[in-house]
Amino acid sequence: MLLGIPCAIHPDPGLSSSASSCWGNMMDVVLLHGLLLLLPLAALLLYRYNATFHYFCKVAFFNCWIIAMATLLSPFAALRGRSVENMKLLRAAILPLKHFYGIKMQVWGLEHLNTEELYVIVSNHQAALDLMGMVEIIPDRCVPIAKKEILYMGTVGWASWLSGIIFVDRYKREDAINVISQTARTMQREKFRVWIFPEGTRNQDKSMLPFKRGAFHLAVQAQVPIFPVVFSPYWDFFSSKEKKFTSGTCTIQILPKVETQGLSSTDVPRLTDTVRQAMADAFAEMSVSCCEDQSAEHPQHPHCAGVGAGAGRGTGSPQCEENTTGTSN
Ligand SMILES: CCCCCCCCCCCCCC(=O)SCCNC(=O)CCNC(=O)[C@H](O)C(C)(C)COP(=O)(O)OP(=O)(O)OC[C@H]1O[C@@H](n2cnc3c(N)ncnc32)[C@H](O)[C@@H]1OP(=O)(O)O
Ligand SMILES: CCCCCCCC/C=C\CCCCCCCC(=O)OC[C@@H](O)COP(=O)(O)O
Repeated sequence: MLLGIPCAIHPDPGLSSSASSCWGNMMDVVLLHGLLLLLPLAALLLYRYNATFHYFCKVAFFNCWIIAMATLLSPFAALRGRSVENMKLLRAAILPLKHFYGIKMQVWGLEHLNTEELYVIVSNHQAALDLMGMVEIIPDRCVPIAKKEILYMGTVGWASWLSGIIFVDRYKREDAINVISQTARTMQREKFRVWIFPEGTRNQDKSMLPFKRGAFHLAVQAQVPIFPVVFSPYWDFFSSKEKKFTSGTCTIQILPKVETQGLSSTDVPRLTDTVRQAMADAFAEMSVSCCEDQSAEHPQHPHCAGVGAGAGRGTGSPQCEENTTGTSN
């Protein structure tokens, strides 16, 4: 008997039709088992030797991880209700991802964020992988502003809402502006910080997109400083266009704060340009060193070696932390 199929092992040429169909069944089962064994093997080989398959597997794992963690954490977050404190859960859930992907995180200038005051963080936005960088440095009581579509992503939406993430409808300017103005009032009252991607969408080009003004209006309305944060380009390890996803190093540079005290809405365009320029300069500088690092046998970033000081970087020596094992704050 094979898997419950009563059948002779060796077919006899003179067997009846029911016996030969039994033999056929057995062959089907053997073939099925063979296929079941071959499929994972083929997948393994594809994963190892086909960059595109490798890319899709890694992206799928990323999404599955986020969905699984959101599903797991939502009930715990719900116990507390909608609260910025729930961001700690999301942060803890995303922190281990860098280990799975072999992504090293280097953080410079973390000391800038070690202040009791409220502020707005603005950063460039290359891919969903930014979440891995965000959780390295996101301070306590800080919520991102996200596109409304995330709210409808099932448990990911619930987890985000429960963590106090603020949603804007990018296609309804008036509504988005209202949400930001309201955020300016509540961030003072409820004492939280805000993280905004002023490019407004993901961008993997060699330069940053023009900045939207919401983040800067927010900082001016709330009269809080802005901390520009720059993620180094992912080119050497991630590209959605080229379907590339390998291990690599991501450097996160926190630039000194930009004050907004006394500024009004008429100053917003200039403030936006100043911050964007500082970030673009830092990004350009990091792009060069990112390529140098790639070719170096023992990569050491110029800033870690104490060389170079680009635009927007200010007082104090840049803090250089290499972080692959734990959190940086
Ligand atoms: C484990 C579980 C994990 C869960 C996963 C969690 C996921 C977490 C996800 C986190 C990551 C998620 C990442 C993401 O989802 S990124 C995508 C969503 N984020 C954003 O879009 C943020 C950036 N966008 C903006 O700031 C835009 O400005 C908005 C959306 C507000 C409007 O866009 P729009 O394109 O329409 O505007 P514009 O900037 O060209 O400006 C147009 C005009 O409006 C004026 N104006 C603008 N704002 C204000 C204001 N507040 N008060 C007064 N005026 C204001 C402005 O001065 C200008 O006028 P003028 O100056 O030309 O005269
Ligand atoms: C019941 C519905 C179930 C739907 C399930 C949806 C599954 C969603 C899968 C994985 C969730 C991963 C979400 C991570 C969000 C990362 C944030 C991000 O990078 O958003 C992109 C946004 O900044 C800019 O968007 P665009 O570049 O303008 O586009």
